[in-house]
Order: sequence, then C-alpha cells, then structure tokens
Amino acid sequence: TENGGGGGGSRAIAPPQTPVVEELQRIDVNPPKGTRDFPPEEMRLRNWLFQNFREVSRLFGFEEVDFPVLESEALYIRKAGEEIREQLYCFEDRGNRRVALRPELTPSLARLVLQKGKSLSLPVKWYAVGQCWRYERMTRGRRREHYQWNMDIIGVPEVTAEAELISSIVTFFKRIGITASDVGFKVSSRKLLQEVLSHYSIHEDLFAKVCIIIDKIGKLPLDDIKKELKAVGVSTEAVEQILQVLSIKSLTTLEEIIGGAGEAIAELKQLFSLAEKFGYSEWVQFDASVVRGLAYYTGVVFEGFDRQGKLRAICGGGRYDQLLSTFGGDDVPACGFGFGDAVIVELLKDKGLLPELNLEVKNIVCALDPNLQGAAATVATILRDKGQSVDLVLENKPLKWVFKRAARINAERLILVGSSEWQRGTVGVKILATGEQNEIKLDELE
Ligand SMILES: CC(=O)Nc1cnc2ccccc2c1
Repeated sequence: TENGGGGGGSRAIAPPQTPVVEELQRIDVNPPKGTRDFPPEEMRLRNWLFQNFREVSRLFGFEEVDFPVLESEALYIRKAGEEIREQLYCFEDRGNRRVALRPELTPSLARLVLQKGKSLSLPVKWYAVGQCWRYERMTRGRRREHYQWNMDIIGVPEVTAEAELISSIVTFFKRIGITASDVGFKVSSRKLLQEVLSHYSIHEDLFAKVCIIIDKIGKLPLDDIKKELKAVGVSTEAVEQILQVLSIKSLTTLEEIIGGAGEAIAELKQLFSLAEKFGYSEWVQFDASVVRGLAYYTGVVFEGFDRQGKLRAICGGGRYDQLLSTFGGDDVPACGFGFGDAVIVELLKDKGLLPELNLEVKNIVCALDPNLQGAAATVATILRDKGQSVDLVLENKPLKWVFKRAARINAERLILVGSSEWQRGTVGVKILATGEQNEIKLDELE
C-alpha cells in the first residue's frame, strides 16, 4: 500500500480474504428532491442570466460580495409568522449548533456590514448572486432551491436609494428584451399601513405580523385574512379601514383618505418624481396592496409583476431600516431587492425571448496518425496561447468521427496534423462552413 504496510516480525501472513463483492446498487442519478442539476445547456442559460445580473450591477457601481450558504439559524428567527421561517432548511450540526441553509441573502449581507462596522464608508452598494434554500413538503412539488440576485444600498435614508434600485432592475429587463408592456412594478410603502395602525393605536410590535398576514391577500380567502388579523388583535373597524386603504391604486385618492401630512405620501411622491427623471415612469405604479412577505421591511416596498398576471412576482424589495439594529448594530438605513432565477425564465419563455446559446469552439485539432498525437498537442497549445479555444482530439479517431464531432461542437475550423505537412512545418486548415482547405505554416497560424 502507498503508506507502506507494517512488514517484518514472525506474524503469519493472513490467508487472502475472498473479496466481498458488495451488491453494487446503482445510485439514484437524480438530484435531491426540489433541486436541479445544470447540464451544459441549462448552465449556458444560467450563465447568460447571471452575466446580465453582474453587468447591470457593474453599471450601477455595485461591488460583488458573497457569504456561506450555511448560516446560523439565529439570522432568520423572526416571530412574524413568515412563510420563509416555516420553511427554513435548518438543522443541528455535529457541534450542536443550530444552523440553516440560507433562505435569502439580506441577513447575510447585514451580518457582513456589521462585521465590517466602522471600517465601511457609507453608502455601501453591494450585490450578490447566491443559491437560497427552503424546506417545504414536496406535496407542493415546488423547488427547494433557487438562485437570487440581490442589490443593496446601506446608509442612504432617502428614497433616491429605492429609485436607484428600481432603475437597476429596469436596466436589467431592457438588456434582455423585456419592456414596460411586459412587466411593471407595484410600489407602495409600509409607512402607509403604519399610519393606519397607529391611527387605531395598534401597537408597533403587531406591525410586522399584520404585514405578513396582509401579504397573503390574493393567496388566501379574504375571510381567512380578516380572521388572522383579528386573531392578532386588530379590531373589526381597523380591519375594514386597512382593507379599504389597501385597495387604493392612486396617490391622489390616498391623499384624500389619509391626508398628505404623513411621511409615506411624501416619500412616494418623491419616488414617482425620481422615476420620471430616471426615465422609467411607464414601468411603475402606486399600488397600496403591495406589502411583501418579509417581516423586516419598514418603508417603501416594490415588486416586479408580469402584466398578463400569469406568473408570481418576478422580483421584490424595499427598505429595511431596522434590520441592522435588530442584529445589535447601530441604526443604519438600508434597502435592497431580491430577483429569483425561476420566474424570469418562465417569462422569457412566454415572450419567446430565451437566447440561443450554443457551445462555440473555434478549432478542432486532430492528428492524422497516432504518432502525430504529440504534434497535435503542440498545435493545440500554440492556438490556446493565442487565446483561441481548441477541442483537441485525444485518441486515434477516423476522420468521419472527427467531422461529426466538429459539427456537434460548432467548430469553425478543423486543423489537420499530417505527417508530410508536419515534415515541412505546416498543418491543414479546413474552414468548416465553406469547406475551403489550405496548408498553413505553423508560425503563420492565426
Ligand atoms: C419559483 C421558485 O422556484 N421559487 C423558489 C424556489 N426556491 C426557493 C428557496 C428559498 C426561498 C425561496 C425560493 C423560491
């Protein structure tokens, strides 16, 4: 054995064991329930999507960050009855620590901001593209993982931050061919709800719970919503008033009902005026029913929706000014969004906008007889050192096989290493699209 068995001594040599041939069960070749593999074609689409996420983040001057997919469960223990909490993919590790596969990226980002503390100069503009997890009963047959693009601005209290974030998503949509007639953004503010609740002197700490219940409007019968609201202590009158405010679709109507004195209206007016200046007015609309399903939002909230109403929300985000302080940090304003990799692909399919992405190899290099395999490797390296992609044929294959492979990998050129050419320092170059073939000196190959 490599590490040298113990030799010597008078010990008898053990009789050879009849090798125990385990019953070699074929493993399950499918990935775990609710998860996906990314074979080449799917991986090309995912890379295309992520390259667009990253290019937009670059255009907006954001820096990329990343965090472990495994986090302390404590990051996600919020008592507002969120679905994301019910479906937490959590467990106790061998060190008896309560850990979780992250269901979202924002808490990790907040943790890193706190970790960096005073060494960070604000505003911080960070983005991340990461896999997020949930554990839900497979009865619903939904996925247990997806990738999210997150963009966050830490340290800016004004709604210019939210306007900037929405602009970045509009920029992304435009890059991939989605227009304002395909999707829009419903925009509101949780401060509206806060004003209504405080008008009914409903205590602050009910606020998050009420938001989570209200986020289920459209997913649960209205009666269930009313029951849940009453169960947490909202009076019948307050429930009616809340539902009435939530049905408002115009800022002017809203002002008539709750007056223009509050912060919520002022911020929303400023946001819509900024939308004008950014040039994405036709993408955004006020809709008081948007509250989003995460407990930590405190102000403006928004979500991207498909105007045909066929799909779930494409993306969503908002202001979370208290999250860092709930983690024990200073009061630092923050806002951000999450953009999942699933609904957007369904939308692109519906709109016929999925890109045609094929493997592209410039050269396929093959030796015309086995003792030229080394020469072929030399040619491959010359081309690769020039930055050209090469599929080097690694075994002695008939030309018929090589042509078939060349077609499959979309090779532009076939480089043939033959003995008489090699003797005179040349190779055969066949342009596969036209069939044109020339003999080229090795040092003139480009
Ligand atoms: C449409 C879809 O796959 N949604 C999805 C899939 N996996 C998740 C995992 C964690 C949190 C949210 C998730 C959401």
